[in-house]
Amino acid sequence: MSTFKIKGGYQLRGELTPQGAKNEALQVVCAVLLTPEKVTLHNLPDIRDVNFLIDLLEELGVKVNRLGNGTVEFTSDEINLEYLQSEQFKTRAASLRGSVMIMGPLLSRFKKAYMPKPGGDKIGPRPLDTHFLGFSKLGATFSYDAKAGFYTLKADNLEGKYLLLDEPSVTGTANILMTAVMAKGKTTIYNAACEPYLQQLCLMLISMGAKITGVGSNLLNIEGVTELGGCTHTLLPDFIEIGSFIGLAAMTQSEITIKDCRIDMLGRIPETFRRLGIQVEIKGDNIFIPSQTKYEIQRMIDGSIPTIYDAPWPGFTPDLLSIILVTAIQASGTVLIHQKMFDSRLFFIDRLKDMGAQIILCDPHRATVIGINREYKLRATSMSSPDIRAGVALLIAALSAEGTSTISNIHQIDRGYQYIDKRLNAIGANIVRED
Ligand SMILES: CC(=O)N[C@H]1[C@@H](OP(=O)(O)OP(=O)(O)OC[C@H]2O[C@@H](n3ccc(=O)[nH]c3=O)[C@H](O)[C@@H]2O)O[C@H](CO)[C@@H](O)[C@@H]1O
Ligand SMILES: C=C(OP(=O)(O)O)C(=O)O
Repeated sequence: MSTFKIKGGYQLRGELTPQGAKNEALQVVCAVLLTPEKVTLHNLPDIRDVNFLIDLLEELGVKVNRLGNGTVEFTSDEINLEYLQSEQFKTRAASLRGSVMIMGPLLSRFKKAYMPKPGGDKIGPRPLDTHFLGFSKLGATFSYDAKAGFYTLKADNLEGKYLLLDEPSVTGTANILMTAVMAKGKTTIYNAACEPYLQQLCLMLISMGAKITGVGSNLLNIEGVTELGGCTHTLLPDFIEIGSFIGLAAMTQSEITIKDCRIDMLGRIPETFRRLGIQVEIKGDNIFIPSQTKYEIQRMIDGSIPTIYDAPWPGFTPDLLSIILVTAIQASGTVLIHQKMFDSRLFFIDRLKDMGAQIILCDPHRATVIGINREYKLRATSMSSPDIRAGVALLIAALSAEGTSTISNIHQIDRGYQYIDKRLNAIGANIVRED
């Protein structure tokens, strides 16, 4: 199992360019199944989850042409649906969350789909009910073999309907949208998720010939078409990585310029880091974080302790709460972090407490961070990465700590961050990967 050995305490200085967005990549790679024509994707991140998904598509019969530098061509003109019954498929699909989004395109184009229970971060229950309720409303029938943990979907006729989703699930909305684009007639999806990932998926589908209005809102209207064609699509920079770099810069007193951020798509992210007192300077499309000795958590207008919590977009993304939490450790002041969506995403804070952080876990969803205001540095320790974002939060803690820390299970970090050790070492970090 690979580990990172991190010698902490260095200030970093330089430029970082964010990778293409992981969660958008998982959506748009699945969308290539909607057409037999060629689809070219630019700015795909070279990360474990995305590469696993591309391998899965290749095994399914998709012709994949990796042109380098994040550009990949896909042609889905000879799909082997029998692969979906194989053990190889079950193992592959069960290794990541994003694989669930092949169901919508398969149903749409081939009228059937199969899926084992997907993998992804173990951060609490991750129900798929929104997906299946949506498929059913559009005319599909499904069965679930609880013993094998395997879903089977069939649909002779898919017909547009009015859908009010039980929750604005990100992957659920993507799946239902990709089913509806070729269903007969009009579909309305209300309470749709509207993260930039979905906005981008909508734009890609429109460029393939889909008829969608309401992009960017929680009310999508889709007029079904009979077929979709090829397209070229460029992914957004990964805003979770951008947020991670802001937190990293603040914790390590580093001066970092984050290049080409698509500021217009960052929602509340810059403002939420500013709430911790961090200077986040927007310079054109770059973000400049100056080296800051101190940063002070902004209280509420009445002087009370602020709460930072997650919510569906345009609320603050749950995927950055672990980063906000670790960044608050060296702030002055107190903040309550409330992770509303996931049941077990905060337990990694025990490791931060071992390092000297002042944090009280109030319950599985809430933690109070009492900033130590650089009175002392965190102590190095050995830890294991439980999920992608906690893994990077631990990496940030280790980079700010005195001494050499070890993080094992770093394939969790590799699922979502491209060559993170090399990129940070290039601006002054000291991270050694041991395989
Ligand atoms: C591959 C991918 O794209 N993964 C992302 C996607 O996962 P994913 O699409 O799996 O997450 P969902 O949006 O379905 O929901 C995540 C969790 O939040 C709960 N929930 C959701 C909406 C809501 O209003 N209230 C609520 O409590 C759900 O019950 C579920 O437990 O979206 C999550 C939420 O942004 C992100 O953390 C994941 O990184
Ligand atoms: C939770 C995440 O990923 P996944 O849904 O792929 O497990 C994430 O990207 O933070």
